[in-house]
Amino acid sequence: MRRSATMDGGNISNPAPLVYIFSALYKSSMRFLLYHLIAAFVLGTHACHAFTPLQQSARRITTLHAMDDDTFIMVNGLPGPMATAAAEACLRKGLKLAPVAMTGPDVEPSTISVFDTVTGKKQDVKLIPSKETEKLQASIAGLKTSGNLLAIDYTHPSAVNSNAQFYVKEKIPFVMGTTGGDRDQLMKDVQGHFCVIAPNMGKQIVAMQAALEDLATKFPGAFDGYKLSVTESHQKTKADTSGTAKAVIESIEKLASDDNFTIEDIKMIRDDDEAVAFGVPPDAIKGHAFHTYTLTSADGSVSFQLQHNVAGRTIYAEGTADAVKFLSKQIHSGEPRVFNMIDVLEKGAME
Ligand SMILES: NC(=O)C1=CN([C@@H]2O[C@H](COP(=O)(O)OP(=O)(O)OC[C@H]3O[C@@H](n4cnc5c(N)ncnc54)[C@H](OP(=O)(O)O)[C@@H]3O)[C@@H](O)[C@H]2O)C=CC1
Ligand SMILES: O=C(O)C1=N[C@H](C(=O)O)C[C@H](O)C1
Repeated sequence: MRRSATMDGGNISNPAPLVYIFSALYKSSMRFLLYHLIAAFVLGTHACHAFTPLQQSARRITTLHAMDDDTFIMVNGLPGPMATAAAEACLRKGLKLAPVAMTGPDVEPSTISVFDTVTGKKQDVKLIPSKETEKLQASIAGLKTSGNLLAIDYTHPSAVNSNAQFYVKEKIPFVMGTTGGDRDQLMKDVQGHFCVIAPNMGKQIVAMQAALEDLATKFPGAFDGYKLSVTESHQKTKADTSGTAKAVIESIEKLASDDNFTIEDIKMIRDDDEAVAFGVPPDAIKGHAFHTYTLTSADGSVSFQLQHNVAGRTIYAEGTADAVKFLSKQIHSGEPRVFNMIDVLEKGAME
């Protein structure tokens, strides 16, 4: 199915609610249940209005260090929903889009308009199928010589490795948000190249991932013996298992080595009715990422749950534009290297 640049993109009227809850359930011999909330940070609710934070973000850019006038961002994966949301966020945050982008291998070449409703900014982008390598090279040659060209990749798991190889070959710094592919090969291929690679660009989710890593470093094996179960729900067009879930599980496994758990044990929901039963708001069916991780003690008397539930795509799009700005600064001042989003967050580069 072909999509227009505005369909299913960043302007879903829902906000990006994120609930980050740790809870502990203790069962006493008197059959009384005592729910002990260890920590609950309610970071967003379904009652918020999407445009308020977006308008704030657009206003904030006026006070931020602007990027070079001759820096262009090539957003690959247009007119897909995540690439569209990221391109709109770039416009909102004062970045300039390259007038060309790589699209699906079988898409007819065409030109689309990216439009940010908050700032009213618009950019036409010519889409070139990824298999037309020479045409792509010719179309970016001018941009590379007249200034800086950076890429954002929100394409398809099957394109992760070949696209990364293309960026390295063409010496294009890039932010890779696309999940899946051969991740070990990806990391080998991009060593010594300026890039940010992460399965999740949402600031608060990245902070949660950093906190889990810290917890695992401070208290390794604190949950040993506990059994892990994971359920994630996404829009039914999603091609792969959640990359975020895979990354979060890596951290959880440092806290609770459940040898029996494999990535295949992640329960994936890709069915609309099941998603609603899992708590997804009906108006977020076409763009959501709900995750629940449960750790249960061997005798079943204690359980912990961690959730991060996102409706829409704005949270990732905003983080992606922040990552591009971060990378652009690194190019001017740092050594080429591979960053993740925790690096970006730790450097204070996420608004
Ligand atoms: N890091 C993060 O924070 C986030 C990551 N993601 C990830 O981003 C990726 C994209 O998500 P989403 O937009 O929902 O996916 P979709 O599959 O809905 O859209 C992907 C788009 O990329 C196009 N495409 C396919 N292959 C290529 C290629 N080789 N080169 C350029 N474009 C290509 C597709 O074209 P066609 O339709 O013709 O195949 C389509 O337009 C997924 O891997 C997802 O997991 C998503 C949200 C947040
Ligand atoms: O495909 C999506 O939508 C998302 N993909 C990323 C992932 O696989 O982790 C991030 C988020 O879950 C949304």
